[in-house]
Amino acid sequence: MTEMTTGPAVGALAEATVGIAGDEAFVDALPKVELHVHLEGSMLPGTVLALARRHQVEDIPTTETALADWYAFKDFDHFLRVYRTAVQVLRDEDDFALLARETALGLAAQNVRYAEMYFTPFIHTRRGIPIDEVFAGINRGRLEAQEATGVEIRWITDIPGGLPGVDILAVADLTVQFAVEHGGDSVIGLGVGGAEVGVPRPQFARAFGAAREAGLRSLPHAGETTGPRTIWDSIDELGADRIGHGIRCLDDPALVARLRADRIPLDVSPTSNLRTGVVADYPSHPLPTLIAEGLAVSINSDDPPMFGTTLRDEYLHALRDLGLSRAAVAELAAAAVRHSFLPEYRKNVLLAEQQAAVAALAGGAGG
Ligand SMILES: O=c1[nH]cnc2c1ncn2[C@@H]1O[C@H](CO)[C@@H](O)[C@H]1O
Repeated sequence: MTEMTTGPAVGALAEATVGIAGDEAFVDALPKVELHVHLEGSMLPGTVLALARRHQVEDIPTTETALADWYAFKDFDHFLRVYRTAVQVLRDEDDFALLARETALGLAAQNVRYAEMYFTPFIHTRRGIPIDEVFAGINRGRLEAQEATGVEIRWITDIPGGLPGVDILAVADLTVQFAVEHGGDSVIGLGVGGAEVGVPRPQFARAFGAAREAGLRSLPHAGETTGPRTIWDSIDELGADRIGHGIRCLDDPALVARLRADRIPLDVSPTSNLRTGVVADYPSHPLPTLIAEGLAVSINSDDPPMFGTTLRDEYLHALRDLGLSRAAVAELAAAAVRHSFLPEYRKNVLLAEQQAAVAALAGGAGG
């Protein structure tokens, strides 16, 4: 992975803001990058309700309160079942455009400048929605938001692990084909998500090999709900450029050493881990340990409205609930830039903007 040094560390500057600026002002001032967020998991409650009504979709709550209750997940599998039900409100190109536009604008409002966003083509095409309509919608919404605010989104097409009654290898090939034949420059990577239990990663070697040959990055989920084996396989068999979650690497010191030596980043999503029940509470979240181990980590929102969070909230939780210093949190924000697939010159511009923003906060309010 590419690691760069540019100018003075943003961390030292960040410490100088303590006592001058509040946590919210600090987080809002940081220009941010989001590396792990799902488009379908980003539907705003009002949008879920409105689309369900418009298309008369059954099995979806009809009030915001009922929707919030519906999002109280018993465990990870329960979360996936709700997720697969919720996506049924997305029916046509305009729905996808609305979702992409709202999601991108919501990120822009949090001072997020760039996001690499998962979406799962097959969970829509299997319902009879043509892939062209899906891509036309999400790219229209994406570009409208970019024109309005400058926020940039790139897609990661995702293979849905654990869908009942499907030939997962055929779905994997199809997902690569969708990305290559329909996604154009808007798609930067291939992922695999959903269930990890019972979905061994080596079977996807062919699909990820084809994706990498086509210039796509390898961005599998691994080590969220299963242990080190899934992460090892994602590295060795799928050529992972980053690991989605990966928190269970801590079960295996040799794997931690490998991730550190090869600088393979982990996209960590603390609130997601709590809400799907894979971590008990913030004090037991492994993020501080991952940092102490010298691993390349960033923080991310995953499925923000479903988990009652935002990227901004994740940064605030890191400060308040995970006990990280402002220096450490500023470093997480810089890490997200470095772990992204933006061109180097764009990374340098964003890293410089982060430093300038923190310096302005430290100097401005003090002087
Ligand atoms: O937090 C998550 N972990 C793993 N998979 C997820 C998560 N959020 C959404 N998905 C999605 O679940 C789909 C299922 O049909 C996946 O493919 C993936 O995009």
